[in-house]
Amino acid sequence: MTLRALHDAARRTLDPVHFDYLAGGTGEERVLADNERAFDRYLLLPRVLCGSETRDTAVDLPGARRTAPVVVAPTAFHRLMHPDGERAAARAAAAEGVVLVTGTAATTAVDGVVEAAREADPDPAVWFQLYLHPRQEVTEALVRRAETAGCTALVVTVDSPVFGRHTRDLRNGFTDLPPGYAAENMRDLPGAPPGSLIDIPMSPALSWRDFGETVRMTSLPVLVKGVLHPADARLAVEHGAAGVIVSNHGGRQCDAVPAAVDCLPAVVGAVADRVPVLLDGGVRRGSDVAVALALGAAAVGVGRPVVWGLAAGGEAGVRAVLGALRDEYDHTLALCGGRRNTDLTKDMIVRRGETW
Ligand SMILES: Cc1cc2nc3c(=O)[nH]c(=O)nc-3n(C[C@H](O)[C@H](O)[C@H](O)COP(=O)(O)O)c2cc1C
Ligand SMILES: CCCCC(=O)C(=O)O
Repeated sequence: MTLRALHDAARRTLDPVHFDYLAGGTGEERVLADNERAFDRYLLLPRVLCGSETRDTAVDLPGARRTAPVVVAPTAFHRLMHPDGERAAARAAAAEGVVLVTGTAATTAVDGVVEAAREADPDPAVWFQLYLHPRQEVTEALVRRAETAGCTALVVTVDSPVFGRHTRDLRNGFTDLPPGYAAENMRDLPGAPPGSLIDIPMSPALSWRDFGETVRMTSLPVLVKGVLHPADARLAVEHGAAGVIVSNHGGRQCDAVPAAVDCLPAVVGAVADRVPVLLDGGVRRGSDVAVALALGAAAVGVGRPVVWGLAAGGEAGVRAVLGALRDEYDHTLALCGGRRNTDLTKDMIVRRGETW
């Protein structure tokens, strides 16, 4: 099955309101479209007669050596997409040997997600994505929950000082979860109400100081997700970030920002000598992975395609997506004369129409 076939199957399977939540973006969805389109503007300039029979696509990420430079980006509410929800995604990612990022807005509590990952791999890499709570004791309770469950890193999302205005959700009136579903990690937190969508607070008053306090409250590596400006990447590292994820939240926050991949080179220039830089947004093919790595990313995150797989076929569907991306990436690496990820370098990138 191609990714396109899985997308179409997900659309047929899902309640149209839930499909819109998955597929949509903010504003006129310009950034959503541009994330994918931007990859068409980067071309690979292969090297020849320097490859090998087998490739090593393994990557070292904070708290994890994994078999492919692909990470399952955090996406909320998996049980709306498939009855097996986050557990199916976790088993699939662990079986494929890649990092899964679960998070604050999961419809399965983090200990259940890690438990499912362990069914496929006794030593999985599950990271926990956190929206910093304006009350530090709530953030701390979430951090302890992730640590106790066995997560190996935290990811703090910093591009959401306020909720994104998702155009399709506003049109559909999708502003809370249906009965029977909740953001399970938000349950029973100090002073917090029982969790549902609107109970995940976001605050524009949060600062790097709050981020630094989060780093200090744990011994886990903490990555920052949602950086576009190179100055913020530097600040992240100065405040203890173990990695920076270049992301515009899949076009779901501000509809006037650049495509994620267009922001990658400047962030790589600012901090990649100190911490790994990851990218998410618009990755749909193995060659997109190769372009991001050649531009200096250590790995890429994949959001919507994983959920297409989940909706269309549960665990097997997610494995199909991750397997296809890995296989296409390995094939592209071979076509570029590479043996390992680091053989893809910036001199192997040209902009469409600008070849010398
Ligand atoms: C349905 C959906 C839910 C998401 N939920 C979260 C979330 O809870 N936390 C977060 O940091 N990012 C969230 N994101 C953003 C993704 O982590 C990622 O940045 C984005 O999907 C990447 O773009 P892509 O879908 O083109 O791969 C979500 C994205 C989608 C599509
Ligand atoms: C509070 C849930 C936020 C989920 C999210 O980040 C998204 O839909 O993009």
